[in-house]
This record gives sequence, C-alpha cells and structure tokens, in this order.
Amino acid sequence: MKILVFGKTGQVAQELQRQADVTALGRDAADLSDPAACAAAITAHQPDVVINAAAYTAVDRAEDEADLAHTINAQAPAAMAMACAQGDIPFLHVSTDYVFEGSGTAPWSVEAPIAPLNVYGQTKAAGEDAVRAAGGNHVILRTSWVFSEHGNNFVKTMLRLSETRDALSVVNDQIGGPTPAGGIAAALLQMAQAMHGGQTGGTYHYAGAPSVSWECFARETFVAAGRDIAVTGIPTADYPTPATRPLNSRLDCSTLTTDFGITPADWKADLAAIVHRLTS
Ligand SMILES: NC(=O)C1=CN([C@@H]2O[C@H](COP(=O)(O)OP(=O)(O)OC[C@H]3O[C@@H](n4cnc5c(N)ncnc54)[C@H](OP(=O)(O)O)[C@@H]3O)[C@@H](O)[C@H]2O)C=CC1
Ligand SMILES: Cc1cn([C@H]2C[C@H](O)[C@@H](COP(=O)(O)OP(=O)(O)O[C@H]3O[C@@H](C)C(=O)[C@@H](O)[C@H]3O)O2)c(=O)[nH]c1=O
Ligand SMILES: [Mg+2]
Repeated sequence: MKILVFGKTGQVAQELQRQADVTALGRDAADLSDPAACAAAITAHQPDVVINAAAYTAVDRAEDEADLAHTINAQAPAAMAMACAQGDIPFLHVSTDYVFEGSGTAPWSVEAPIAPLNVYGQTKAAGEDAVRAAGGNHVILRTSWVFSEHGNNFVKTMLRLSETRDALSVVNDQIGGPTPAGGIAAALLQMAQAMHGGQTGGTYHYAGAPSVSWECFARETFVAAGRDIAVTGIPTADYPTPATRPLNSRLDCSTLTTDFGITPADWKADLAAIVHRLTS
C-alpha cells in the first residue's frame, strides 16, 4: 500500500514516518498555503491512500492570521479531498476537539453539532465540512491535546518552564484527553489499511484516557520528570489568552472501537516514556 502523507516535521507526521514506510511531503514539496499544489502532488504521486497530518496549529496566533489559517486548515484539505475523490483514493484527515464549544461535562459524540469558539477551531471545522462535501471515502479523525518528543506541545512547554521556575499556575477548568502522537499515527495507519481493503470511513474520535485538566496533566508531567514544581490550579479567567478555549474537550471514542477495533490507551505510560527520553 502506497501511503502519501502531507506533513513531515509535525508530531503526527513524524510518528507516521517512524511507524510505516510512507512518502511524507514537507512544506518544500507541498505548501498547504497553495491548495492547488497539494491536489497536484496527489495526482503526481498516484498513492493508494492519502493522510493529511499538516495543519496550522498555533491556536493563539491564528486569531491574527485567520486568512492563512483558513487556507491551510480548510482550503488545502478541500483540494486534497477533491483530488482523492476524483482518483478514488481513501483520504484520512486529522481534526480537533476545538471544533466543539465546550459546554457541559459529557464526552462529545461524533455526531454532536460543532460550534468552534476560536479561529483555529473555525478553520478546522470548515476543513471537516469540505472533506465531507468532496464526497469520497474519507476519515476525519478528531483528536486532542497531542504530545510527543517532537515539535511544540504542552509537555515540552512545562518541562521548559520548569528549567527556570519552581512554581507554575495552570488552568484547572479545561478538561480533555492528552493524546500521544504515536497512538494517533498507529490508528491512522490501521484505518488506512482497512479503507484500502474497502471499509467505509466517516468521522471518528481518538483521544487518550482518562480526561483530565491541564493542571493535572502538568502535575503528571513533573511526576514523570521527577521535578519538584509547585503547581497551582487556576480558573481560565486567570490565564487570559488571545483565543478562547473550550472547557469541556472530552471526546467519546466508542465508535472507533465498534467500527475499527481501535481503543485509545491510557496516556500515562506514554507520558512517562516520552518525558524520560526528553529529560535524560
Ligand atoms: N497539536 C495538538 O495538540 C492537536 C493537533 N490536532 C490536529 O492534528 C494534526 C497534526 O497535528 P500535529 O502533529 O500536532 O502538528 P504540529 O503542530 O506538530 O505540526 C504541524 C505540521 O504542519 C505543517 N505545516 C504547517 N503549515 C504548513 C504549510 N503551509 N505547508 C506545509 N506544511 C505545513 C508543519 O510544517 P513546518 O514544520 O514546515 O511548519 C508541521 O509539519 C493537525 O491536523 C492538528 O490540527 C488535533 C488536536 C490537537
Ligand atoms: C504555558 C501555560 C499554559 N496554560 C494554559 C493555557 C491553555 O488554556 C492550556 C494549554 O495551553 P497550550 O497553548 O499548550 O495548548 P493549546 O495550544 O491550546 O493546545 C491545543 O492545540 C490545538 C492545536 C488543538 O487542537 C487542541 O487539542 C489543543 O491541544 O494551558 C496555563 O494555564 N499555564 C501555563 O503556564
Ligand atoms: Mg499551542
């Protein structure tokens, strides 16, 4: 099976390359700010399956770069999905918990209406709509709070801050599932195989268990690192950011188990292994 991946340096893209023999296109080979070039790359490579692991992921910066974020997160996936539909190629696209408005405490089902609170979420929601509208066999895999050894993520931010500080304040009223990038890559590869074999896709959720607050995730990071950092839980109101983030990011992943036999693992074992590699 010939797998073409958009994204080379990102967290999920690096894990896809580590776990499977894929052709990964970096920004130099396919710039998502040029959607037509992305469609042309699919036509040129003639893959059996396409996975889009590239995105504009700077949540706060997106508030000031809405047009660029929209091109990368909505128009580029639209062009990819149309090229795939025309070529009868299964297309797998990654989306986010930030498409939800975050009310309540129940996990969001895959059919729950989306109503994003920030520009990043709005552009990802538009990307989802475009992928569905292209009409081909596709997967939209929503995930949350991705961490890994690579790229930028909350774990690496916490470890960096702990180099110079012995106390941190972290929000305790935003709840979600921290998700190792390696697990997302493994799920995408298994779903790609199934779709290549004729299985129909759809919208699915893949998030690490259990859901926790960012405060709890920070504490667990410092436990794993063996660092004695005083973490104080604070409400979102006390940590103002340009982008509004959803309070309830819990994702109901049950249909992924039913349809693909995939169940996300507890994130703590991966956190310990990743923190160990980052700090030793
Ligand atoms: N990170 C998270 O916490 C979450 C991520 N997601 C989704 O998961 C997917 C993967 O995210 P993740 O692995 O964390 O991403 P990263 O932020 O680690 O990496 C983003 C990737 O996109 C690439 N990219 C950005 N702009 C362009 C462009 N104009 N042209 C080509 N490539 C570009 C980057 O390349 P370069 O290095 O050249 O900039 C990089 O490879 C995305 O769809 C994201 O929306 C969903 C939920 C949570
Ligand atoms: C650094 C820091 C952050 N925070 C808060 C801010 C924010 O509410 C929360 C997480 O901050 P971050 O900026 O790391 O997270 P953020 O960039 O919002 O992470 C999101 O990225 C996108 C791409 C997604 O799709 C989401 O699933 C999610 O992972 O922690 C603190 O409370 N204290 C701190 O010292
Ligand atoms: Mg961030």
